[in-house]
Amino acid sequence: MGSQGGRDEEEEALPLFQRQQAKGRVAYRVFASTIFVGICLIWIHRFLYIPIVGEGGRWVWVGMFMAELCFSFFWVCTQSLRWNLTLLYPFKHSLSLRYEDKLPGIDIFVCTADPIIEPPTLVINTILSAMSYNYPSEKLAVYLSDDGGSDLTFYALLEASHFAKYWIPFCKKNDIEPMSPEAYFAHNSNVQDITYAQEWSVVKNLYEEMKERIESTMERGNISKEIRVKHRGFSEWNCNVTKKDHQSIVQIVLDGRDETAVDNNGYRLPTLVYVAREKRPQYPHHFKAGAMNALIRVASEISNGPIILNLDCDMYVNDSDAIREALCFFMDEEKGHEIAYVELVGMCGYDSAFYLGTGCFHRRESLCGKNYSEDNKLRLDIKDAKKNDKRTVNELEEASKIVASCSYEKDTQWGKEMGLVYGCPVEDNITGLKIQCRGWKSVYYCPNKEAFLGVAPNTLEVALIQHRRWAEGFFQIFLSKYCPFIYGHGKIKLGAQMGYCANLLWAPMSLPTLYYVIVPPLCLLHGIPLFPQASSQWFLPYAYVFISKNAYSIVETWVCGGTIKAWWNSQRMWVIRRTTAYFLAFIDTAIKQLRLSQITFAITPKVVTDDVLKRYEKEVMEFGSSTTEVTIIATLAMLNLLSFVGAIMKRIIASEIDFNTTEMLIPQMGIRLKELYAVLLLALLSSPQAVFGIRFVIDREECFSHDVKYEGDTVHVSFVVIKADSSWHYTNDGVDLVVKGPNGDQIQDIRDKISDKFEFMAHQRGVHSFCFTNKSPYHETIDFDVHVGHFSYYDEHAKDEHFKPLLDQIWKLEEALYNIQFEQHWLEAQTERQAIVNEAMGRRAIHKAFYESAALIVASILQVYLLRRLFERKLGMSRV
Ligand SMILES: O=c1ccn([C@@H]2O[C@H](COP(=O)(O)OP(=O)(O)O[C@H]3O[C@H](CO)[C@@H](O)[C@H](O)[C@H]3O)[C@@H](O)[C@H]2O)c(=O)[nH]1
Ligand SMILES: [Mn+2]
Repeated sequence: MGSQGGRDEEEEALPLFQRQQAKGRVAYRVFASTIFVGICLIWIHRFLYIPIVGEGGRWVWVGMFMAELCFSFFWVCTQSLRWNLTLLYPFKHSLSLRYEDKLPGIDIFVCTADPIIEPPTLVINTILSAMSYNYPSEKLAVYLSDDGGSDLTFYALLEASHFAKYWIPFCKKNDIEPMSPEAYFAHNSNVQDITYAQEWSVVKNLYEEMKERIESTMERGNISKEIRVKHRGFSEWNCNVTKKDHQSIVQIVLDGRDETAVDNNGYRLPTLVYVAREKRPQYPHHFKAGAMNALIRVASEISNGPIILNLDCDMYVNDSDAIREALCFFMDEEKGHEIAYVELVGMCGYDSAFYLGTGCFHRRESLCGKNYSEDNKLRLDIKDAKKNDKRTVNELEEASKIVASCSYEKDTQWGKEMGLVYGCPVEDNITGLKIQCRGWKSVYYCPNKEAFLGVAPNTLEVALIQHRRWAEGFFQIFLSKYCPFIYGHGKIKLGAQMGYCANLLWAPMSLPTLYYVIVPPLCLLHGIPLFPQASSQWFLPYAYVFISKNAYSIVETWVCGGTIKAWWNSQRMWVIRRTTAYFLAFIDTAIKQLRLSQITFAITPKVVTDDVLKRYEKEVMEFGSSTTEVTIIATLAMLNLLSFVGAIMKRIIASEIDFNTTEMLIPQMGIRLKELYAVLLLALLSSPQAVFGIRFVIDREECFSHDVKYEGDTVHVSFVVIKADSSWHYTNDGVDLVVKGPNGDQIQDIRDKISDKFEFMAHQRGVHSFCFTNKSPYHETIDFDVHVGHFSYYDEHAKDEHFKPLLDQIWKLEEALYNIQFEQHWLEAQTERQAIVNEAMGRRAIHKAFYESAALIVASILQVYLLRRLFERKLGMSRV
């Protein structure tokens, strides 16, 4: 007995969770510092090398400098998330040992807003998963807030309350995870274990039948008489209940206090409550924040659990122990009393986690606006708060209806200092910030197994809409009095303030990003240098920052279990989001801010309309705005592609020896930069003489001469007879061509051809002659081309063993390129001949324009199609 007591005492002394610095923190700090040095060098380079007044590209350069300053500031902000990485380890066994019979009550809030957009089957899956936690059922209370005020949702909840009697014991007995029946049966279609195979199929059938009933009711669109009479709750829908105009409806579907409310195994059931807060057109309802605040008050009447978990209806519980793990933080004797909320995703540092709206455990008192204070070391209210409540279900419902009414919040602090904050599209983030600034701490805990899973947007459109709303809300916060640098100054750590800003600045960061994706390609096309040459030492910081930052993010993705492809996709999404959703959010916010400054402080109706549209006319809205977004993406992609191709073509054709602008392509190749630079420069220097092309009219005979400067050069020749004198008199007569060398020796003799193309090697340097003879009675127009391929550097320095193989390759490449160019000219001439034969000149011009634009459109469509395909791929159930 004695030793037992001793062990208990020892156990008592251990904390419920442990905090540990992430491994490699020092290494990361060193690494991040080197990047910072690189960034500083880039600034210095930008500053020292600003083109002087009058020189081209001065303002473009200054713009690059500004964009890079923004990126740098943002990068510094994001460092706060990694600089101080701390990992948390909860000890749920210690929690059981110490507190199993004194566990606090947990209130779980599930929000839904519309039975069409958020189908009742989805909602009840969330509800059922929340009811099946590995936690004493009589201490769980699940509340459904139905902002749609729909009897269809209420009906589904009733069905769920019956099915729960089978589902909960099935989950608990067999350790079923995830606890959403839909997700579970979807992923476990074939059960091997014979012991529970029978039970499995019974439960599955019950689920399918229930789903079928709910879905057929949904199709009918109303509740049949037979169903109506089964529950008194339906009487609430007797009078005129519409989504935006109805009294408060509170129905306790399962009463956890009732000892006769048991599941199929005779165990108590959790409390289950349906809440539709009162809605009247003349009262703003404040969306989810309003719903949450009504729930906080209703729950305080019924179960009053000291811990609140909020789940959106598009999520479900994946880890049945998540409540226990969260409680380890709240109930730790040493530190627990400081913690306001526990977020189950993300990384920790600076005692601060962002409240992300869903999947977050809150301490009721901090959510209700209570300040943290060291001296009233509030422990969790461990005794059952509602044990002595002898009110009947009816009385509880009536009391709840009063606190869920529209007028209840009038002249109170709800939405300001109490509950979730009103007036911001990201109510969660700002609420979290306010709680932290009242002195509370918050933690991120990222369990190995995801605590919740959900339906994340699985199309580009929806993802961009969501990010646009977030980015707009974030930027609003940044511009308001709640800007973390001001509001949080002296209240939360600087690292936490910076961490907040890494999110809040999404929208404005779209501007430097757009600058960076638009201006450099244009400069590349126009040959304006923006980056140092690879041979310059200034090139190093650019290359280092670029390579090391990307390498790090690949490693980070990999460590977190992602693939290279996932990383690559996230990079693409990053650009897409920043140039579309965030940019549009920036514009939206700017417009709103300007209006706000005139109308004083009020929620502009625009906010309401916007959100109402988003929620209720989702399809239409999404299609409309996504088109804008896809157009932006396609335009940017085309701009980049065309500039890139254009610049390369220009360089090859014009053989300009201006190497600066191609520099920016090199880091991507990332190998032997200096060498590559030298070799490419050689390639450009060693361009052959320009193509000699001429179009002439021939009567009888016409001769040309061309000087070949080096022995052994290859001479390329082509000609096409474009047209006879009169287009109505078209003949198939060809021409003769005789080529002679400097000594008069015949090199080529071509007879009666309308077009030809050949090459020969000059055995002697000197003037070669090309003589055409026209034997037809008409004048003919001939397109004639000659070019000589020669590589001067190759001759002189061919001994340089190091370059030789590379030069060989380049020579071949050049040759191929010239052949293509040559071919093109020839083809053009051919086409022209054909065109003249068939059509009048005007028609042809139209056709040409038509083909050109068709090609452009096809390219754009392809681009859009590829982008869409990438995102339309169903991601299925993944983290929200
Ligand atoms: O008038 C409303 C509008 C929405 N909701 C609910 O709010 C939740 C979130 O809406 P959703 O459309 O899923 O938005 P998300 O972008 O996925 O939500 C994220 O971002 C929101 C802030 O923009 C947070 O409120 C959410 O908790 C967070 O999950 C859903 O359960 C809705 O049913 C209401 O209860 N009433
Ligand atoms: Mn959602």
